[in-house]
Amino acid sequence: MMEKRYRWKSEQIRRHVAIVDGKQAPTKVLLNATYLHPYIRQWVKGNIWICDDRIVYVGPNKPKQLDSCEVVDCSNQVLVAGYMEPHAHPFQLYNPQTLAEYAAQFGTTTLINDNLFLFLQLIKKKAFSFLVAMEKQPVTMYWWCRLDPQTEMDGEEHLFSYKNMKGWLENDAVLQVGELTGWPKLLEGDDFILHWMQEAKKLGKKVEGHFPGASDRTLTKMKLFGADADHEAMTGSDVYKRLMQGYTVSLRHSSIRPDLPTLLKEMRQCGIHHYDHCMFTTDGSTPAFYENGMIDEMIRIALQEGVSDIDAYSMATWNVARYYNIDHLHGSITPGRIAHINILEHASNPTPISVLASGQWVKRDGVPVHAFSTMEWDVHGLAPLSLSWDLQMDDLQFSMPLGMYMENSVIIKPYSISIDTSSDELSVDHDESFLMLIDRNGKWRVNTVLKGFATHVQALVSSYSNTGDIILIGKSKRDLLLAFKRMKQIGGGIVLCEQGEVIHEIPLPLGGLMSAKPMRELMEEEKKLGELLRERGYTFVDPIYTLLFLSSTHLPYVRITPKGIYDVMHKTVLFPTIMR
Ligand SMILES: Nc1ncnc2[nH]cnc12
Repeated sequence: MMEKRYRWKSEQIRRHVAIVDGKQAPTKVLLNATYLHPYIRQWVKGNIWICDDRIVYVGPNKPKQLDSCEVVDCSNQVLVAGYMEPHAHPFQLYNPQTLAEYAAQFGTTTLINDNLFLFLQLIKKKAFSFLVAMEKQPVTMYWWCRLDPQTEMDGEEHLFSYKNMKGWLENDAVLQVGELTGWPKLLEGDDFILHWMQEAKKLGKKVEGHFPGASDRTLTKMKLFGADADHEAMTGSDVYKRLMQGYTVSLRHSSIRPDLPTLLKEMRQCGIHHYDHCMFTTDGSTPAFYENGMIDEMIRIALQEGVSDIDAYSMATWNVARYYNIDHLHGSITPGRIAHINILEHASNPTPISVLASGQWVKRDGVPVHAFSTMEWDVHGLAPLSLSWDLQMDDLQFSMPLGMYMENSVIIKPYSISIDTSSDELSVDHDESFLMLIDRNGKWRVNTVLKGFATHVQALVSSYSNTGDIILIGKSKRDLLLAFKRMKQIGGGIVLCEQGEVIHEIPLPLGGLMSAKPMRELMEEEKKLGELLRERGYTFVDPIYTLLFLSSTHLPYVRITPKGIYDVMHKTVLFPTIMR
């Protein structure tokens, strides 16, 4: 059943109209504002009246009634609509709430989010109760619905059942089918995917691709199937190709692909000087990447790269709202919109000095204002991990001919193992480590060797993974047992052990996948983990993404999945899981 909900009730709308008629007072008025008007692409002057969470009037007039109305003089400031992140993965150690709270400090007050973790870990009812709880926060959280789990797992048909998919897609907070990593199956004739793309269209929702390196022909075919946008352009010519085929393009700047400066330079070389069908995304970067901001940082880069201020701000606001058909609520400072407004000292500095989210201050004159309510995680089914089983020395057997070789943080190739894996400890003279993925319910395991991860990591155990199963990487079986024990004790997390001691841990008490700590604290924990791993021979960019993508089959070439070691190109399980 499609939920029928209205953002504003009839009596609220009547009140909004009465305010314009001078019969009632607004709750806030921003006077003498210079603000960006995307309909005429100009900076204009006006007074902005707000009633609770809605902009009710923008123009030359001042309200007649000002009883208990907060009046703010914005004479020397510049106002823009709240920034929008069109493609967030709100679970990269942070959780949707901590990410949203932090993003709001930098003026990003609307996020369109991946449902992957909620979808894989929670029953639909719990996930939806969480979505409703997030709606009560001052930021706006929309979602996208996956059509595949980007890994190989048992019970996929059950999870992606007709009832589940219909429920998700018809949910009002879901704006699109997102990150279509399973498109090769679609090309091969999978009508399940096509059906749900068609349904999305029928419901007026979008379909977002995941098309890295796609040829013109593939892009055309995906357009015919119904794809609307893609965020995988890695060069200016990729952007050009997509625009030429009528795609909306999210320009990405993320922890594993910090591409924006290059993309903008190369777009210019390709003759692109028009940005109406472009938007910005940070694509679920890991916490520390957000140290200096979020979408505001992307606007800053665009300005530095010579993009006009109107285009740079529009890519962060109006273009996103238009693309998702939510421009009646977002993306401009005009009547009827949700009062997400950023107050800037100057158009050249996109990090706001003050932020209104749904008409509430979340930042005022540079100081954070506490406006978010506490989330009751247990109620939504995101309790600490409680494993009823133990890891045994017997599980740590790695007599496997085929290993996985890391080319970078996320690309992994197969290789033949030639080292002796029967000993309890591998030598630090090489970069091969024991690797195991073990079922969070303790039923199965997959053991192999990971080459290229590090030379000196004795034991890294993580309940953070694509599927929520447990990853073990390291040289020492004794330390792996200890790290596992500690991870279990703290209810899930990432634990690093060495010489019989825990040297670092990141507790992830929300289902073993997400931290409950505020972003700033989490960034410190993540940075420390990165430093310790680098000191021990990890040479790539992002260890958190290494963990996440070890089992993600949207990337080449081999993956360790709940079905076994998987050859992505040939779509075959090379070595199946072992039952325990
Ligand atoms: N496909 C993906 N799944 C989860 N997180 C991501 N971050 C970037 N791409 C992602």
